[in-house]
This record gives sequence, structure tokens and C-alpha cells, in this order.
Amino acid sequence: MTVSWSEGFERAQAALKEARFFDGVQAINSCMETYAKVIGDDTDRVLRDPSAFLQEYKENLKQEQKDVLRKMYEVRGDIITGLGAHKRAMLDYQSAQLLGAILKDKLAKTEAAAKAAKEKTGSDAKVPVTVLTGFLGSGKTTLLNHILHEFHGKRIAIIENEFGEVGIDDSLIEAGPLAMEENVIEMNNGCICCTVRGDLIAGLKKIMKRSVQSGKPLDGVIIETTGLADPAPVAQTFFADDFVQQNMQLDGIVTLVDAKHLIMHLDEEKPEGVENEAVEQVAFADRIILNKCDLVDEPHLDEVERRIRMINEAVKIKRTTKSKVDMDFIMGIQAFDLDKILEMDDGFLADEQDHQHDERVTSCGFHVKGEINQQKLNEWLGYILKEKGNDLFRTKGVLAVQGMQQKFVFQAVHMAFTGSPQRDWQPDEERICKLTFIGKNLNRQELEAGFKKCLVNGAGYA
Ligand SMILES: Nc1nc2c(ncn2[C@@H]2O[C@H](COP(=O)(O)OP(=O)(O)OP(=O)(O)O)[C@@H](O)[C@H]2O)c(=O)[nH]1
Repeated sequence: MTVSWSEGFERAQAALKEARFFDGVQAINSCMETYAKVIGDDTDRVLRDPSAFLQEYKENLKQEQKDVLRKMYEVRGDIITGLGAHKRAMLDYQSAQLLGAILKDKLAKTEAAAKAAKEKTGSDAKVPVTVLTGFLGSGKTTLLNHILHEFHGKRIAIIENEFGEVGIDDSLIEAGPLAMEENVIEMNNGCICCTVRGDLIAGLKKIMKRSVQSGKPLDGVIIETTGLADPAPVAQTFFADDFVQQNMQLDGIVTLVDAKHLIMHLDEEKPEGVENEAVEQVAFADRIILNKCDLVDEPHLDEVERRIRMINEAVKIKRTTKSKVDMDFIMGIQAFDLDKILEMDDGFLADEQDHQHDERVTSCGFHVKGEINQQKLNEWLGYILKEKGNDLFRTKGVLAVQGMQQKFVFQAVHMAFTGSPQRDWQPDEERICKLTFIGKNLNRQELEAGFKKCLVNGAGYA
């Protein structure tokens, strides 16, 4: 249904009045774009580059048109202020002024707010949220395990989102003094950057409710995204939902990168229109943890840093091994800045962000009751990692090995793999095998046939 510009403008004003800023920005953007077309402009300069737009049209506008545009820019400025992008709001107010509005006081206030936001002087009771991104296998779960084990005195909740048909990460989060059911929420029914923003919002609300009910305020929330997530739509959640906007604040986007494989992923050629998630994750980062420094030499690390800076010049980078990093580097950093993001991506606030993942990248997961023969498994996995290692981004499994008391955890990132016995199977726990492959052009039949050959007689699908 097409909405006239006047109807759209009424919606925007109503949303502003009710402090529904995200709805407001959608309404005002579409009504201004429609109105620009009425004036005769087919570009999106009315929003993206208002000074160029006004320079071209201002002199020929009728007074009535100037009045409409003036009001629109002022309302847009108010809405954008509500979202916290003071610098961007000033641009709208200045445009309204060019059309005759007297907004001296508003501009002075907004300028002061922009300055305060830059100096981070304001105190805020909102719970800080960190979005943790990083390509498959870069070390996100390893980092979360540190956070859940080290005594840092902070109360932190975690939302975990995993890519893969058969979820493994919950088994890889190690039980520790801080890893309790109440503060780890798993979201395995879709990717939060594409389809399940509603679930993410519900998860954040649940966390807040638990914290209020228990009377124990949270010091922070970490959202671990899948290794193939685009961080932009996840960050947008903090502006799209009123409850989340009022109670939580995006503290920063932290990206883990794998020193050995990052350049390969940055350079990967994608089909037209398909985004390169590794590039997006580096571009949006407020902090980068350059992990797995033990696997490469110094000149390679310098080259990785150079490549990161080509995408994100000012980002703070810390070199690590096994994701060992001080909490201060990643939490309580007050680094997320909507103005900065809008400068980089002016479509950031558009609802239903259009992004397309590489359809060649999929996952194949197997979940069977019973046990596996270790020797056959080693031979088979050794063979496929050697043959298909470039296309196999990530392999992980938790397996019941014949004759072994403990759970056998297998992990691989491309060809590099580790496997070791970990926690014991509990006496009443069913012995099962879970194995997931994530990669490009996976051949399910081949993988399934290979996996089946490693099973001990009698094992069957769960
Ligand atoms: N050599 C080396 N291995 C590491 C380092 N950090 C993590 N690993 C290993 O790399 C593998 C992947 O680490 P994870 O923490 O599971 O990575 P992830 O980002 O959570 O992976 P996904 O959830 O699949 O995206 C595991 O086997 C880790 O033990 C490191 O600094 N050096």
C-alpha cells in the first residue's frame, strides 16, 4: 500500500509524540523521499545530502513547499535526536533553518548533547550490551569461556546464537562459577541478523526480567552472533524496540578475527549482491581482538593489521592468543556511536535491511544415538579436512567414543584441528554423537555416508 506524503508525515509526527523513534524515522524518511519526488527529485539527496538538495531546489520552491520541507526537517531532527544521533540531527535542523526556521536554541542544545556524547560525560542507568562478532572459528566461544570463568566481579548475561543444523556450542560452554542456566540463553532457531530479531528482543527482555526479579542488577549483556552474521541488523535492534532502547544501551561491537585465516576470508570473491560477512564484521567493529597470534609470525600479523586498517582505520586492535583479553578492552567501553555508523552507512536505520548471504555456504549436521569408532573417525576426518579444508570453514563435534569415559570434543577451522576428551558422560546421560560441518558447497550425501561408516554397530539417528 502506498502512503501519501501527508499521511506519512502525520504518522511520523504521531510516532515522535509517543517517543516511538524507530517507527518515526521509517515514516519520516519515506514521506520525505515521496515529497522530494513531488518536487521533481528522483535521488535520495533529500535525506543523504540535504545541503546539495537544497542548493539545487531552494530558489525555485514555492513558499508552501518550503514550509512543508522546513517542518519535515525539524521533525526528522527531533526523531534522530530521540535516537541519540545528535550530530546527524544537527544536519536536519540546519536544513530547516535554511528554509526559514528559527532553531537557535534547539541547535545549541543538540550541539551540547553531541559534545557530551563524544566526551561520554553523561551517566546512564541502562544495561550495557556488547555485540560479539567474528568469523566462524575465530575464538568467540573461547572468549566467553574466559569471561564465565575468570573472577572479575561482574554479573554478565550471555545470548548465544549459532549457525549450524545441529547445535554444538552449548556443549562447548564450560560449566563454571558464572555459567548458570539463568544467565546463558541460547537461540538456535535462526540467525539473529536475518530472521529472528523478535527472538533476540524477547531474549533481552527475559534477561532484564530475571535480573529485576532476582534483585541482582546486571553489569552487562554479551550477544554472541553466529560466525556468519552481519553485525548491522543486530546493532539496529537497539534502536528498533522501545523497551530495549529504554533499558539497554549498545556499548560496543567487538570483533574477533583469526590471524591465520582473516585475509583469506576478506579476499574471498562473492557472487554479485552478496555480502562478505568478514568485511562487514571488521567494518562495524569498535574493538578488534586479533586472535590466534600463536599460529603466524610477526610480519604476517603486521599485514593482517594493515588489512584491518584499510577497512576500519581508527579501530583499536589487541593481539591475543586463546582470546585472552582484559574485560576492560571489551566491556564498559561506551564505544558505539550512532553518528559514526550513519556516516559509514546512511541506510543503517532503514527497517528490513536488505542483505544477502552467500547461499553456497551451508551446514550439515548429524545427531545419532550411540558410539563412534575413534580410529575410523580420525581417518575419515583427516581425509576430508585434507581434501576439502579450504571450503570447510568449521567442523565441530561432541562425540561418544567407544571405550572412552569422557566426551570427545572435536574442533576444526579449515585444516587445523584439535580433538580431546573432556567432561565425563554422566551415568544417566545417553551416549550420543553430534557433528556439524559449516562450509561452501558441502556434499551432504558424501558426508553422511562417511560419518555412518565410523559409527559402531547399532548406532542410529536420534
Ligand atoms: N591455536 C589457537 N587456537 C585457538 C585460539 N583461540 C581459539 N582457538 C581454537 O580455535 C577453535 C575455535 O574456537 P571457538 O572459540 O570455538 O571459535 P568460535 O568463534 O566460537 O567458533 P564458531 O562458534 O564456530 O563461530 C577451537 O578449537 C579453539 O580452541 C588461539 O589463539 N590459538
